[in-house]
Amino acid sequence: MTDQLPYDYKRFSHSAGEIIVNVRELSDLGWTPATSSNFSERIDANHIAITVSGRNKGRLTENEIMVIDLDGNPVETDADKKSSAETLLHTMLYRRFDDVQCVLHTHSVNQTVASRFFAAQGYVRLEGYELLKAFAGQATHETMIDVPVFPNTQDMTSLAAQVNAQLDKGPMWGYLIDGHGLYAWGRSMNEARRHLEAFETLLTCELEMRKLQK
Ligand SMILES: CSCCC(=O)C(=O)COP(=O)(O)O
Ligand SMILES: [Zn+2]
Repeated sequence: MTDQLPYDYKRFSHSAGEIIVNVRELSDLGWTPATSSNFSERIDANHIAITVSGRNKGRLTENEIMVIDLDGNPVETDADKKSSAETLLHTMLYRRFDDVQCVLHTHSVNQTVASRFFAAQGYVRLEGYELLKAFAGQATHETMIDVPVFPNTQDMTSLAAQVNAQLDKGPMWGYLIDGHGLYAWGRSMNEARRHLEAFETLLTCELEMRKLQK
């Protein structure tokens, strides 16, 4: 059966395993409350493995990860399975960048509070932190990264277009959505994890600094 699939089943199974292990760890940190958050990994040039919508992401099984093409269409038709409601935010990154391998989206408390606090400004400036070197391409703490904050919307086409327009202005490894959470990505699962954890820590630092300044 699996040799009739338009993708390599072993490659899918490997990606699904990586997603399950990593998401369980993120869930244990409290970053995927309720059925929030979604995750994907590229399995080849035209296919990605992505979490099924509405599932508890801390208890994922391989059956709750499905394959879609880069247009977001499911490869197998299983009426019970719908890919993430935010699929477009994943596929736009895979379509734009051949080397993006993994997209991680979480709803931690600090990501959500930071998205609210900095929404009016439209970005969070991360400057002078050693941890900035966790982001690919950054060789020194003597740099600055502005993390965009986009207004929340249920219109994923519009949000994906806004992210695309922001990427036209310069490189970035993640962004916030107001009152919602964080998207981060990378050229491997490990790199995406590193970016996600660096964003989480540095956003927390910015929030803590604001408390001390009061
Ligand atoms: C219950 S959280 C609302 C939807 C959301 O923001 C999310 O990350 C999860 O959506 P999905 O369709 O991927 O389960
Ligand atoms: Zn979400």
